[in-house]
Amino acid sequence: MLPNIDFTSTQSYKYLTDHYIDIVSKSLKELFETDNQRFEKFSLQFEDILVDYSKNRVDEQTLALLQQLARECGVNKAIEAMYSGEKINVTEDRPVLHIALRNRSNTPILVDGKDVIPDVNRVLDHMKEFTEAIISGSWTGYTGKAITDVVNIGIGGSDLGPVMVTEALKAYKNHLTMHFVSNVDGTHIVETLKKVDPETTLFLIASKTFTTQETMGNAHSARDWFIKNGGKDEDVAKHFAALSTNSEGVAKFGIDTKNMFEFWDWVGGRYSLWSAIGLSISLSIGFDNFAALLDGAHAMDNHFKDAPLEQNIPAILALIGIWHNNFFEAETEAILPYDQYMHRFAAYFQQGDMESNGKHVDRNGKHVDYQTGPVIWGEPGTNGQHAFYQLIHQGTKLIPCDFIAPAQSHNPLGEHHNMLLSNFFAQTEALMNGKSEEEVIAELKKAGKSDEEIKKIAPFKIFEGNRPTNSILVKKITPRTLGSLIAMYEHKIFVQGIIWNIYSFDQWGVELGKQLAGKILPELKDDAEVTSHDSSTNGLINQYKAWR
Ligand SMILES: O=P(O)(O)OC[C@H]1O[C@@](O)(CO)[C@@H](O)[C@@H]1O
Repeated sequence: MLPNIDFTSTQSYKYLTDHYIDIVSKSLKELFETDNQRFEKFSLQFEDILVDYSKNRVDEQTLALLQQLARECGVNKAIEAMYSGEKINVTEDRPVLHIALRNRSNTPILVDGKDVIPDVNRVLDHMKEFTEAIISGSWTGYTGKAITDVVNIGIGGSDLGPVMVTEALKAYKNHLTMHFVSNVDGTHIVETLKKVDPETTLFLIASKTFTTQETMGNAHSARDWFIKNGGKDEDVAKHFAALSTNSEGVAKFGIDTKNMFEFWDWVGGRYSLWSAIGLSISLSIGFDNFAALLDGAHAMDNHFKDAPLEQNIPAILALIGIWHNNFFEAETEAILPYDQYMHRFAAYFQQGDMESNGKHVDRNGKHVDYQTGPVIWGEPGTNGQHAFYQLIHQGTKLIPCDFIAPAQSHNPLGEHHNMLLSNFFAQTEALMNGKSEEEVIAELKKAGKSDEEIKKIAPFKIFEGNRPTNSILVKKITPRTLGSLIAMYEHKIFVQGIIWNIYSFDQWGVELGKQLAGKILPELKDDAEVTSHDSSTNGLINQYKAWR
């Protein structure tokens, strides 16, 4: 069973509250000026990943109290519960075992008394065999041609992970052209089908439940297009595969279950890229690179399981996040990868974090009286600097940021990488130190501004600084390091959910919208006036009908 502690009633929470009053009197600049060992004390290296958390408003006492908070909330016990296959997804009565998907050591993990690892490896073998057949061209379409394009049709966890990883590892991709269709907006599939040839296209219908409206809608449209453009029912088997837990739904759709890559209900959608849902990744970069991704995640899983809290990177990131969220009242966190290939990394963790910890009821079913999951957002650097960094630097909101950058570029070109990294280093330094009024005035004087001009403009050029950041420097974004990075964030999310005493692995909050859409859809079939809703919804629906 998961622990069930109200963290706000723990002793460490009370001490943290007192310590907060003490530490906020010190700026980050002062913390660095009074301790020239901060980098050494507050950074950790995991293989080729350096995590520098020294530019946060923490000292040794803060971290000790936060680690004590983790202990009082039973984090270590919760880790054991997850890794041992306990049904910690209580409201869905399921284990949470994305770690089993990448359990490269093959240590047995039991669900209902049965070791799941042989099944995991069976599916991986099937993925490997299929990947090699498609990439080699030995698998041909209904006119005998090799596959050139792969269209992954899925949404949420059946899309975001494959998109993020295939983009982040584009440097490893082969000749296959990958396409991802997720939105039920007809534009998404129409624009994609314009680019592909039915004779050489493979469709992957990716859906854990094989019931999601958007995915099934797009899947049927893809199949209709295939038949309309030369394919026959008997050819579907050569051009459609399914990634799902629902073999009945797959068969009903008309996909040969021989072309089904299964996974299990103990895999959460937002944690499923390591499963059959990752088939598009394997096709894009080859199975060996997909396996390296799994290896990297597994290495981080072992670190998370074995490292003491003081050296446990996911736990430390989680605790610093709680410090900002629950003591400094920061409501969002920005993930800023200084790597164009990583442009979908923040979007991926919008689902990963917000669908896990965007909860307002604790594990007793009671409404919480504290903040839980933050809003996650972000864009690659240096683009963000020309879009929203104004607010991060000079706004009234505190926005803790994770800066991520590779030391080595996959595309070394002249001074580009040094320019990119100079910005990566400069931004966290600027956010920490800011620029004082004295510095501003001195600069303006040096620029020859009059006292009157200085008096007018100086206030707008002051930077408070004291804005917290983590810097994550990766030697190179490879399948292994990316796997470790993703797992690091997954475990951060887990630790935060344990401390907030919420269930992080269900997602009941996505149901109501779907339910109401199911009620409205039939009302849109004809032109009759709709009066069954509130005046706004009725008004909007009726105007839509008038205009369409
Ligand atoms: O993979 P599927 O079953 O089609 O679900 C897709 C997505 O829909 C959800 O919103 C759940 O309904 C996400 O949790 C999930 O990743």
